[in-house]
Amino acid sequence: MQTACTRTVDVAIPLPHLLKPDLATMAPSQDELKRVAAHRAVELVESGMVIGLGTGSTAAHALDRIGDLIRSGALRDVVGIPTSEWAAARAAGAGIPLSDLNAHPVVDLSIDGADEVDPAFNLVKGRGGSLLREKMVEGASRRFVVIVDDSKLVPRLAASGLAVPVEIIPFGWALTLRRLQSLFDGVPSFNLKLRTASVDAKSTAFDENGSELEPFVTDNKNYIADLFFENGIHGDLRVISDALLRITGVVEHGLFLGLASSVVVAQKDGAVVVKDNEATSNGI
Ligand SMILES: O=C[C@H](O)[C@H](O)[C@H](O)COP(=O)(O)O
Repeated sequence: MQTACTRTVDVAIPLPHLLKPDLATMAPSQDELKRVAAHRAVELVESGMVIGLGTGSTAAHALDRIGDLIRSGALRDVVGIPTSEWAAARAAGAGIPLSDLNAHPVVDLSIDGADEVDPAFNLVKGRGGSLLREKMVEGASRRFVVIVDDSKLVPRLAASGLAVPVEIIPFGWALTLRRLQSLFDGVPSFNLKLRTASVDAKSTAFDENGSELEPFVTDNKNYIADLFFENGIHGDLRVISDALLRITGVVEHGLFLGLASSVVVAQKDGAVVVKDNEATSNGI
C-alpha cells in the first residue's frame, strides 16, 4: 500500500497479549483483529483531547477502550464527539463524556473504521448507515485515524461489488435515483437501489429483486441510495464526488477522499501496520 503520497511509519507491532485466537484455526478472528487495530489507535489519545468517536463494529472496540482508560484514570478530561446516534449511546455506556461540533468545531483526533481503503487512503464508508456525521466530524479533525483489519484494503474503491452509499433526502427520492443513474450511464454493470430497512449493505451486492420493504432511514432522517460498480470506480474520484454533490437531493456520499491521516491495519497474524498519509487535505 505504498504510493508516492504515503509513508509507512510503523511496521508489524505484534500485540500478542491482546489476541484471542479462533479455536478452530488458532488464527485471530476478524473481530480480534478489529480490536487490535482499535487499541493501537487509542494509544494516540491523550488527556484533554477532543475525540471524534466512530461508528461500527471496529470503532466499538475503540470506544470501549477509551471508556476503560477513563475509568482507570489513565485518561482525564477527554470529550467525545459522536459520529452517530449509535456512537453516542455506546460512548455514553462506556462512560465517555460527550459534546458536539457546535461546542468543539475543531476535533483533535478522530478514530473510525471504514468499509474499504484504497492505496491512496481514500475510503468507502457508510455501509452501516452512517456517513454524513462521520464526514463532518472527521473533516473537522486535526488527525483522522482509520482502523481496519486487512480485509478492508482494496486496490480500487468499490471493486468488492458492495455498495457505495449516497445519503439523499426522502422528498422526490425516485427522481434523485434517476439522476444518479444518469450520472453513470454508460458505466458497464453500474446499478443502484434505495436501501431498505432489512438490507445488510456490508454483505449484499446488487440484487435486482428489490423488495417493497420500508426504506432505511439515517440518523438525519434521510434515505440511502446504494451504488454498485461491478469493476470498481474508474476515473477521477474528486470529479465523481463533485458530480454526486451537484445533484439536487443528494446530501452527502460515502467516498471519503483525502481525509484519512493514518490507517492502522491489523493483519491476519495479528501484527499491526500503521501507515501515515502525507497528502491529508482536511485543512485543519
Ligand atoms: O456506516 C458505517 C460506518 O461508516 C463504519 O465506519 C463502516 O461501515 C465500517 O464499519 P465496521 O467497522 O463495522 O466494518
